[in-house]
Amino acid sequence: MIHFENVSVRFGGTTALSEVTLEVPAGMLCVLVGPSGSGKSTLMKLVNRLVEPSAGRVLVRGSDVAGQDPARLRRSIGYVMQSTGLFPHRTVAANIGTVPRLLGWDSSRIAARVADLLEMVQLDPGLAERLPGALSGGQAQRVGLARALAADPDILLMDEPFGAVDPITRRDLRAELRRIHAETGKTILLVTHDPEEALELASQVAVLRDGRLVAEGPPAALVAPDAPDFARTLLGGGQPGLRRLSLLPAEVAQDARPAPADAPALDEGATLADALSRMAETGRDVLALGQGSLRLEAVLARGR
Ligand SMILES: Nc1ncnc2c1ncn2[C@@H]1O[C@H](COP(=O)(O)OP(=O)(O)OP(=O)(O)O)[C@@H](O)[C@H]1O
Repeated sequence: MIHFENVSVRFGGTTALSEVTLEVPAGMLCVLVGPSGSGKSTLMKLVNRLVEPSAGRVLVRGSDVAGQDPARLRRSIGYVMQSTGLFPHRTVAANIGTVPRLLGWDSSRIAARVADLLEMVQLDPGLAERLPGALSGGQAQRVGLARALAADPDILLMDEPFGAVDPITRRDLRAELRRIHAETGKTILLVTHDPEEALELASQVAVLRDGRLVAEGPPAALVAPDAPDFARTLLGGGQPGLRRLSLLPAEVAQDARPAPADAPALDEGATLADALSRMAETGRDVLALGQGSLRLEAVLARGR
């Protein structure tokens, strides 16, 4: 869906990106993570031509963006910024309706879409006529997300979308984004410098360092012992083994043998880290999991 082919970007004497090649397949939630100045935002802005490559090509939906009209390209791609970028003198409803209006939708279609989107991002319909200045940070981010989704783009770019909100709101917004991604199947490219956020949200993680792509793959693979050191240290947060267990569903280590009748049961949807925690709490090394069991040695084997 998005293909960076050997892309380099130079700004005067600064090299922001060096020979990055990355394929983001349709339906992925690809998180770009890396230290400040590593080139994450620059890589994202190549997709909607806010930045042009100095070398290499960027293909979106199979065609080189260099040959595409920037305005039309941008209308076809949702964009969520850290600062929200909401128009301060326009109501929430008018902000959300920006792209549909540019596309010439009639007012009743826009109004219906705004109502649907407020529901999708779980905002009270009563907020529609407010100005952005009268919203909380979390509400403003939800409006920003609704605006980006308005014309139902198949690609969404999100640059540090949850950077400016408190930790609890951040957690809620992440959960919302996961739900929306699962429901809509959109291809999402999201920038963060928060490794925990990267692991929690991503189906694909791309790790940047000094303008180079140093690792790419599914979250659990990038905290595995054979992952490149830089990625494992950055994403592992000092506990790569536990982080890995927290990314794997308990079922991957399920044993067909039944558990003893008095074994504590593990809830559906639990991860291997949840299982380890339950074992530590109860002092038991076998848990009941569905019709079978989960054994400590099988859990530990998956952390490696
Ligand atoms: N428009 C620009 N002009 C000049 N240099 C730029 C420009 N945009 C980015 N850079 C430089 O390119 C490098 C990469 O910047 P970029 O914003 O992509 O990094 P980042 O990983 O997104 O950082 P952060 O997490 O701090 O936002 C930095 O050295 C930055 O100073």
